[in-house]
Amino acid sequence: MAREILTVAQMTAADRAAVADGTPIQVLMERAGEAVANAVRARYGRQPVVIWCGPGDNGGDGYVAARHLKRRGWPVVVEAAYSPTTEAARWAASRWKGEVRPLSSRPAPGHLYIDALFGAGLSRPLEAEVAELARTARAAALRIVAVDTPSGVHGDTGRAFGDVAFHAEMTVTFHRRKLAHVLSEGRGACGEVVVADIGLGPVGAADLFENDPELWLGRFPWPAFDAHKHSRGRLKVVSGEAWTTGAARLAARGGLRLGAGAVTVLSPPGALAVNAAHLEAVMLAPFESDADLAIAAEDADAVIIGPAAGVGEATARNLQALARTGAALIVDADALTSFRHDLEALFACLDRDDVLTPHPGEFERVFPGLLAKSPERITAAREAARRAGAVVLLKGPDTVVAAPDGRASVLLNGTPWLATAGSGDVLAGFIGGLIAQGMESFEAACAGAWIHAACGARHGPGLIAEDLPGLAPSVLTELHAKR
Ligand SMILES: NC(=O)C1=CN([C@@H]2O[C@H](COP(=O)(O)OP(=O)(O)OC[C@H]3O[C@@H](n4cnc5c(N)ncnc54)[C@H](O)[C@@H]3O)[C@@H](O)[C@H]2O)[C@H](O)CC1
Ligand SMILES: [K+]
Repeated sequence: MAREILTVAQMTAADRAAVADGTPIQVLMERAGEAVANAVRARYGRQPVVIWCGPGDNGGDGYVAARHLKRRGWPVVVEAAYSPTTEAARWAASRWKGEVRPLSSRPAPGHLYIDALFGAGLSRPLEAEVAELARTARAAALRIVAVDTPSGVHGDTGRAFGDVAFHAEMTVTFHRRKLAHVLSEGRGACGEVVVADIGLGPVGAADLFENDPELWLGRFPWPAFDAHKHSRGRLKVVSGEAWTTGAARLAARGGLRLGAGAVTVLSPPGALAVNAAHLEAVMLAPFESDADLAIAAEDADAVIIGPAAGVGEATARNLQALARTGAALIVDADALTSFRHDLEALFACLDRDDVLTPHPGEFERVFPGLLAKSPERITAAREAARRAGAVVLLKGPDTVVAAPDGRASVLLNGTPWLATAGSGDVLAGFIGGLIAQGMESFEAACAGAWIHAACGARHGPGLIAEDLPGLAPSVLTELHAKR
């Protein structure tokens, strides 16, 4: 089952439900604190530890962790920034028999620090003394393990609540990741995220998921034993003019590698010879006008338009013509930009089978101001999918996929090696190749993004877009073994 990503409110509701079901908060706190101690022991050798404890239950977790580390012979000191204000935190503090001293403004380097100051209950910017400590800790690059979230980080956005937040090299959270643990800014503050099970029940209705094979592998379009190329779908890709044909071929090759039965580049007459010189299994067909394009795409299951298609009226008309066919559209790059002066015309072409794959700049052109006014990218992508009535994949280190029905996923395996020209063309091809085989568009976009990142990570340094399609078989082989 795919793992949900929770908001702070959903998490609070989950632990309230557990308490209402008869599990005392102290039991949850004991499990949480022990999980922190275990994660620390699993990652670090025994060494002096200072645990910063806040006023709430986050601090309570800190007192519990202190007790479990001390019991294993670790030298532990608690620095209490505030006295405990919750019943559970007072209970945890009362069971800590070791040293408690005030927060030191000059933390000794060389120690390991556990940040149990604030977690889900952070409700305002860090106050002076703690903010100062956060700045000192950042400047000294102290080694910090954060409890639940690095203090100062807003659990639902990953951004600092005020102008400073702690940065950790490991964050131990409970039950499920929250948005702060998956959005790129929050991931930068959290370091390695460890998710500890503290015995909470299954999550209720949730519609935000970690993008990993659990989410879509069950419906991956593996070929039946009697498959033939036409049963594996027809993908078509619109080529640019003679000097800009590579993007379409990268997409076409990506779609072929992901299993589309027949892939065709649809090419303007002036680029036919250029394309023909580079194609083997990918087929080639000409089109001159948008009407020709609609005819050439008539039998397509999926059509990719955008990669180096050219920005302007012609591409806009081509997309409108394709919208009149029954094919699912993957709309990328130039095809998005071509509508920046008439967004309603773009949305009129789209339906829920279609997928937009903007990077943030293209997103801003098609959904002006939406990113800036949204608390984070997931909300922005969801609102975009609702407005467009189509699946929206918003690229980034934390690629978000959102469907018009509210489902959304965040990619956790993004890799910087993918930041190379043409990478997005291959991604469009991966997604188009899966949709051509009948995979539902939201899941195809999630799967395409995950496979694309897995290919990039597998290759690592020196990756160029041309390498990506050829890296897919080893990733697909592993997925096939897990199916
Ligand atoms: N969810 C679970 O199943 C469990 C969560 N645990 C831990 O509990 C915290 C949440 O605890 P809570 O008491 O709600 O909030 P905090 O401890 O984060 O602190 C809130 C506390 O601090 C005050 N406050 C908020 N912001 C500031 C600020 N900037 N400066 C000063 N004071 C601030 C606020 O008024 C409250 O009094 C969760 O993160 C987990 O770590 C359970 O222990 C285990 C189960
Ligand atoms: K914390």
